[in-house]
Amino acid sequence: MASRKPLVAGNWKLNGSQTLLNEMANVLEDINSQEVDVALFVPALLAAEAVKLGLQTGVQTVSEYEAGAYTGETQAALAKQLGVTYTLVGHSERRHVFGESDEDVANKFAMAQQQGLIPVLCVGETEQQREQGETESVISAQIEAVIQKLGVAALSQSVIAYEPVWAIGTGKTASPQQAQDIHQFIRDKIAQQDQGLSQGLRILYGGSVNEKNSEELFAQQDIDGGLIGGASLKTGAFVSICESAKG
Ligand SMILES: O=C[C@H](O)COP(=O)(O)O
Repeated sequence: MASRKPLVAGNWKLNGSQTLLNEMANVLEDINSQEVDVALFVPALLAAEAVKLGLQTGVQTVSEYEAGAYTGETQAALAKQLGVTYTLVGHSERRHVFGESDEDVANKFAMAQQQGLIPVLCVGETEQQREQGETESVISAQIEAVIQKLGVAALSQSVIAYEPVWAIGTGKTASPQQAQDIHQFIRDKIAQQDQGLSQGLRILYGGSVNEKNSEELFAQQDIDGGLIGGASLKTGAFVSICESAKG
């Protein structure tokens, strides 16, 4: 895993509760260490409470707008004020269910950084795109949209999460080698523009990660932790996954 510190991030999506948050805070109390960062991307309504409980906290999306008449949006500046550290941008459910384009995602990435949040840029191909041999071009375009807008240096204050859409919530995990191949592709692509930045960039894998497959995935050279959906709602499974990212 080179010298990059792994990050294991739970994405609760539209799930979880105050009770689960309290339980999770208890079991995660001693996990964050020199060896692994652990963060929870909770529903925005739980973010302030998660921060109070001492958790490294993320929100699941932010508005691309700074402020104004945008009913229902999550404001990056307010998240930062509450003590939130990260936000996801471009999660596949935002792209495919809510129709966010690469340009929308780049705008959200920019707003997150402008307000002092660390964006976790999610990229990944659909099953059809993989079958048609488009995996690399799709991921390139998703990353390039951010680079075109902000320059490659912006990636140094970010995290990338590779999540093949066909592996999300399906139980169909990418094999460690399949995942490693794409992580290496992403790192090499960024290295063409900034070698040092690419070596320090954390690239997470997401898609049906569980306590049984996490160790082998995280052992891959270019996989620096995971973005965990379903398994982050179970305290025992999530703790095991976090432990498996350590050294
Ligand atoms: O953000 C997390 C991913 O969408 C993965 O979800 P999953 O672990 O339930 O497949």
